[in-house]
Amino acid sequence: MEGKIRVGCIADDFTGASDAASFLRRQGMKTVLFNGLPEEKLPENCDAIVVALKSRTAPVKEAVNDSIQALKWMKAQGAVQLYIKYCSTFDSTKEGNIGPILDAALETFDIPYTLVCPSLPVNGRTVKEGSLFVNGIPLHESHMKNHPLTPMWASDITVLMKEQSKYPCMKLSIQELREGKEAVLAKVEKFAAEHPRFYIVPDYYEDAHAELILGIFGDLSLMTGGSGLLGAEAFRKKAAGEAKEEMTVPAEKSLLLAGSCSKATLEQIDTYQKAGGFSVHVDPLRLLNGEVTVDSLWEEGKGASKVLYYSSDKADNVKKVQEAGREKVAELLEQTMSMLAQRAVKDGYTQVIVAGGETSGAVTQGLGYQSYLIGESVAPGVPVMTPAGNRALRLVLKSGNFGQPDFFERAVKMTTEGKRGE
Ligand SMILES: Nc1ncnc2c1ncn2[C@@H]1O[C@H](COP(=O)(O)OP(=O)(O)OP(=O)(O)O)[C@@H](O)[C@H]1O
Ligand SMILES: O=C(O)[C@@H](O)C(=O)CO
Repeated sequence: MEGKIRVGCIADDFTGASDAASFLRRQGMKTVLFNGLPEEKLPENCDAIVVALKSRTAPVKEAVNDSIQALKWMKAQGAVQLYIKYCSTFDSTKEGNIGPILDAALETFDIPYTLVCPSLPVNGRTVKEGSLFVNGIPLHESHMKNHPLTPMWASDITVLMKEQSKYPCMKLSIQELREGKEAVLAKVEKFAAEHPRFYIVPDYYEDAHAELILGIFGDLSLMTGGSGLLGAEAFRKKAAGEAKEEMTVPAEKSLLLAGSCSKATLEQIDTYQKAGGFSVHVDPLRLLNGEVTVDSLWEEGKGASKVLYYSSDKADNVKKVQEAGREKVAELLEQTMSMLAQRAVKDGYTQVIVAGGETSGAVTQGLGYQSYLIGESVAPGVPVMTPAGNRALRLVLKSGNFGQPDFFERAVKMTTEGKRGE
């Protein structure tokens, strides 16, 4: 395969990017993650690049512009294959941003079709008969129906896409995929005769299904989805070497931040607290009325060698708090977490571990590092990362619903003692 960079991937938020990067790294590719469109030069011998955008909840036009600009930049760097990574729970609204970004990519690169494949079976996200399930529950009946920013209204991907995209979807069942490349491509051609641009939604509910999909569509110049395809065995053939960076540092102080209100994060906080971990509650109402501030929160946790700050709460409480203005509350909490992280790094903390995509985005923006080298994973899709600008720091950024119940403990251990988490 020609070209130096095997895969150029954009992701719609930071943890989505680190998720994709962790799987590329596990395929043996030296992977660098950029926070936003890079201004730096590409490091030597890098096999995969991932650009983290903030396009999941940005205004549609901005999200589309940022995505297309980043994809064009990757192509200009010689990326052989482009990948648009969105959330495995298809986080979007009826306006976008998944549909408009994919439509614009097809148009910009003049591509007739690509895959829409959010599956990530290792984390319980599966697609069957074109519908997305979270641990066996249809997406719109899962916790995602209560998501603070992108509450999901349907599970059928064609229905989800119909609202936000100009182009139709064609479903492919496992039986159809099993008919083999020739038969499948004949069906695709038939569909193409009536639709100049469209999407293919393949079923993918067991790990082995990735091989079927990649066997037929693995060389498309553009693919889109969660990170399930990136982690598949059939993707490994693209790897150029064996990346083996060690990502441990002598134990110093660890800062843990949780802004995610997902079921998994709530359980992880509970497990951490039950094991005696020290934590400080970041109460949005008290922050709003000025009873607590970043300064007072910092003072509360400062002395501890390991402290968890969390605002995470159950859906009913989140709804009540959001009466003060959803965006306003989200912004205030995200900025608070970001400022706590900045203080910690200044104060010599060597581990920063964050739960929640938007929260992680705010934290990384606040820390201001432009690129990260990707190391081993604490859990599937959650790698240890080292900023190019601060080799002593280890960051672990977790998408809301990822990770085992004892995730926080594992992340601290792995970044300080070098234990593998998976
Ligand atoms: N108690 C709370 N009340 C209202 N909003 C909250 C509360 N705690 C956190 N939030 C906000 O909810 C949002 C959670 O989004 P975030 O992306 O961080 O987590 P997530 O959606 O679970 O993760 P992911 O996007 O990776 O699935 C953030 O904007 C956060 O500030
Ligand atoms: O795909 C996922 O589930 C995650 O990488 C993510 O994007 C959640 O923010």
